[in-house]
Amino acid sequence: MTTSLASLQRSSYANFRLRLLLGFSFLVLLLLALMGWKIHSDYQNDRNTALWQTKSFSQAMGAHVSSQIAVVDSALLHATEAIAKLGEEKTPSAASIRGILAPSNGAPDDNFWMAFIDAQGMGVTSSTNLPIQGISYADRPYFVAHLGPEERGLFVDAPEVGRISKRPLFFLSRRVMTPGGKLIGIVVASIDASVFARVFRNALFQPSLSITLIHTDGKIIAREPRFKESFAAVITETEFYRHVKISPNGSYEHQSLIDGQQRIYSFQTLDRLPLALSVGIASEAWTNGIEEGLTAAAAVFAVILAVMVFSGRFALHSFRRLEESEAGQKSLNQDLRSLQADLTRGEKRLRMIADSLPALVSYIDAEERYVFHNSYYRHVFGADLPAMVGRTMREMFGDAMYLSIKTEVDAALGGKRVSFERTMSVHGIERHLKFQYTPDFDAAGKVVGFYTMVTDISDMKLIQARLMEMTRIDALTGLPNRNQLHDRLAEALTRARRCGLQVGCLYLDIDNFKSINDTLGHAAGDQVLCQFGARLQRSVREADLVARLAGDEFVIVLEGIHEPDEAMRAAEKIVDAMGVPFDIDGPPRIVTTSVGIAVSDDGDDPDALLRKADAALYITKRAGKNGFELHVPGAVT
Ligand SMILES: Nc1nc2c(ncn2[C@@H]2O[C@H](COP(=O)(O)OP(=O)(O)OP(=O)(O)O)[C@@H](O)[C@H]2O)c(=O)[nH]1
Repeated sequence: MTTSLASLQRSSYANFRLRLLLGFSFLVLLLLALMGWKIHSDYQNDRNTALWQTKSFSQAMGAHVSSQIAVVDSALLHATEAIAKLGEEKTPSAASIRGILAPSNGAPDDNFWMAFIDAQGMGVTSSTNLPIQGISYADRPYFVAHLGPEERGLFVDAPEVGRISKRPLFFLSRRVMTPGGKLIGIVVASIDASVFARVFRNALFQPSLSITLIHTDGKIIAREPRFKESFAAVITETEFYRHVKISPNGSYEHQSLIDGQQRIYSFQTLDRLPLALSVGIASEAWTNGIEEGLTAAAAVFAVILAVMVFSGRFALHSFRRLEESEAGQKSLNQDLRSLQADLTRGEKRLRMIADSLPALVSYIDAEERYVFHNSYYRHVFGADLPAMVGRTMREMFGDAMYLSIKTEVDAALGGKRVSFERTMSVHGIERHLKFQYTPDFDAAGKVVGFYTMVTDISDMKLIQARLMEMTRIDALTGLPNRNQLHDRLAEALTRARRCGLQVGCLYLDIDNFKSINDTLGHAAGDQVLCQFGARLQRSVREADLVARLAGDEFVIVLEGIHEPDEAMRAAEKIVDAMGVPFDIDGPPRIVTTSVGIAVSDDGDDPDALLRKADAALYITKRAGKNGFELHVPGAVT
């Protein structure tokens, strides 16, 4: 039973723990899913924002570059048209071309400068003081590109370091033709790429940004940051280049070959130009918020997890304590039920025992009210007895009876064990009752009531009296025995002294009684003894006492005699009474007796008087029996 209870508790605890674990796991998963969704959504938002920023930024930068190129191209167009006009009549002079390339009314632009190269590829003049005259540029792409039969318009060349200026340059060129279609030469504009780089640098509103302008042939024109390192770098192996080759604009994520940073890029090719521009923003810049969010979420998650673990442990602990307490309570209830059952059984047993006792058993509280009583009360006092429980002893049995036992009740309530006897009238019959009161103490030693047991000892008293009587009667003859003789002789002596009279004591012994026994048998001897006693009683007055001392010895007490003669006359009468044969089994038999007589003196006690009578008997026997002698004081016996 205990084992199954324990296993039930264990399984209940394990179930609770499992459910708690499942619940917490579900919550954790839900929390993780929510956090994942939030992070993903933040990531997407931030990524989209970054993309939008780079796209907008690349459009703005592209517009700027296009406008710069347009400015340079417009200067080129102006120069080619002007030189072409000069060439309508004759070969234009270097001075006149220089006047076109570097007009006196316009300050030379440091961002780009122009040069004129003749149809053979020889430098003629420039807008600056660079000594290009006589230098061959015939191998330069920006020259070679215009040698074909078709008009190419604006040619944009790949970047390279200027041969003379040593500056990072890229070139725009247009050819100059005579109206008749003959090539006069080309005008080339050298643009300092650092001009773009400067603009880019100023536009970088945060360090993680990068702006790159490339030539679609695969070289970097300008890039910030790291303009110098990256200028004219070949990028044909980069993502940027691959994307540019596929699409005029777009986005991609890539690790930069220049500075090694992971970025998200937006790019676009510039309208009708072999140029493309990309703006990148480092991933760490736009994922910062996400990382912070992630850190915050991780912290919140850790706190929630800690709270869950703590509360889970607390819940488990509380559950276990609750279970233990419930189990304890169950066991306590069980014990209590078992105790109650024991108590009920005990009470029932006690009630049965108490009811089966032939005695009045009750419990009375300190206010003398009956708390418990057995059924014997109804047996003794009858079915009419009113309900006792709750009533006082006085109410139940009246003032007279209560007052007769009040001293003992007080003693019991005072903590004493009391035992006493009373004779009371029950249903008009005198009954002898024995009361026993046993006080009941509480834990503090205070008397809270007492147990009573009242036994009807009337019968016992009767038996006692009879027994008492039996000890004073001779069983064979029915005459008083030695005990009674002794008491009654003492009483007689007392009375005699009071009345100034004397007590006569006759001590008798059957003559030759042994021979009766021996010849006729013991039963006949008994018959003789009985008839002898009866004959003695008939021979004396009713007030006189005839007693059998032992064997064949008898004593007669004569009360109220005035002189010894009275005793002697009684003795004589007795001796004479023996003259009639005894009627016993067998032939009738003459039985004689010897008598010793003593008369009391004032100082005599029973023993003394008996001794004197016995002494006189002795004399009678010696004298021949069948007679009597009076004890004479001082006589030799
Ligand atoms: N049948 C019978 N015999 C008894 C009883 N008590 C005593 N005796 C006998 O009585 C006899 C008494 O004898 P004694 O008084 O000593 O002698 P005795 O024969 O009477 O002789 P004397 O007294 O000298 O005459 C004994 O033999 C006893 O055994 C009794 O209750 N019944």
